[in-house]
Amino acid sequence: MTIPLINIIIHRLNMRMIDPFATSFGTMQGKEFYIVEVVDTDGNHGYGEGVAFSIPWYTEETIKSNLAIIEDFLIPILRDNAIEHPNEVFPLFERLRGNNMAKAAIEGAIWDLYAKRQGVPLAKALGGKKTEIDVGISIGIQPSVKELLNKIEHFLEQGYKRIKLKIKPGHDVDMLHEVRKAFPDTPIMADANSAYTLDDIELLKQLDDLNLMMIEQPLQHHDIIDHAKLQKELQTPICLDESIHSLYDVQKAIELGSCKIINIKVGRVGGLSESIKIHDYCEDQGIPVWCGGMLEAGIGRAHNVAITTLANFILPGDTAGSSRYWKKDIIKPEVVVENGVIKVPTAPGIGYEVDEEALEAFRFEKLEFPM
Ligand SMILES: O=C(O)CCC(=O)C1=CC=C[C@@H](O)[C@@H]1C(=O)O
Ligand SMILES: [Mg+2]
Repeated sequence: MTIPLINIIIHRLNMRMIDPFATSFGTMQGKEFYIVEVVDTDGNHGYGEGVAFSIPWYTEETIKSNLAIIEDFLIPILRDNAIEHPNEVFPLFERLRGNNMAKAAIEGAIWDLYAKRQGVPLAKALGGKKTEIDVGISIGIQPSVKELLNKIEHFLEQGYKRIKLKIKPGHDVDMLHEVRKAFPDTPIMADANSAYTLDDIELLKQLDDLNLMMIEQPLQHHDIIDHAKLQKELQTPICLDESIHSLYDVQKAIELGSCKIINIKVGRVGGLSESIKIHDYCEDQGIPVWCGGMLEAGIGRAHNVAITTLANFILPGDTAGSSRYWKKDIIKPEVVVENGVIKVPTAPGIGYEVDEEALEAFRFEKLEFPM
């Protein structure tokens, strides 16, 4: 049966973060983003979260580029094509190159709506079986090692199952040795956000002494060739983040031996359907995956929780609790982490209610697109 879309609403929001988040490419103090709400003729509402940043420093997409693509191309495609299942959305969008985060925001809202229409949790609609998921936390670059050690301690006390640390030239091997000394048994990984080149190979080899779970995206943001050369020289598994935009990229990276682990970010790969395909392919190839984060508010977090219930999301992801970044989130209840796990909600769709009051409080613009 066709999903009878009647309206698409875009809520543009601005939320302040509790703590700034610093990486090798820049520092975020707050987050502007958008929520896509799709409404059907039966009065059901599905929600997706746009994960593009306002500056194109992680990928080339931005909030404004997303909004233009959604309005000019994606919504007209949905007006022209009836959809019965959310798996049909990405193929319809595929004739447009790139812009995966814009596509994923719309597709995610349609997945939520579909699951609600079926009366099943989104996790189940995606094929997930876990009832709770293990989570880790990503810690930005801190002003001093002392502050970093305190932060790690604080998050370990909250139960997080692995710590991801941001590295960049000048803030890598020595810092990681200090952390390892203070936390000899903690699962730790490092994320470079493409801050190195193959010229740094001798330095990167020193990471092998640190017993890291993995090093994430050490080299150029589109590369899989140099990563393959580096992986041959390293014992530490390489995990690809920025280089992966599609199942095709994953297939080529695995074929070349560019990595041993894949970070799936739903927005980066164009949505939940493509995420499932990547998950399934990696499972067949014996490559573990985990779910990356984009400092999401509650709706994006809920989507990440749902996809992480698939079996090959073996490693703890970056989906921390709502309180990691937000004093108040836009969902009820908020995402809560206890003993390093999030309980997967059982209500239909994303399983969390949108907090209309909070949504309105953070909203600075509302755009409506009748279908
Ligand atoms: O969602 C989070 O908690 C943060 C995840 C995180 O580490 C990142 C989000 C977005 C861009 C990068 O800075 C970084 C990453 O590369 O994974
Ligand atoms: Mg990363």
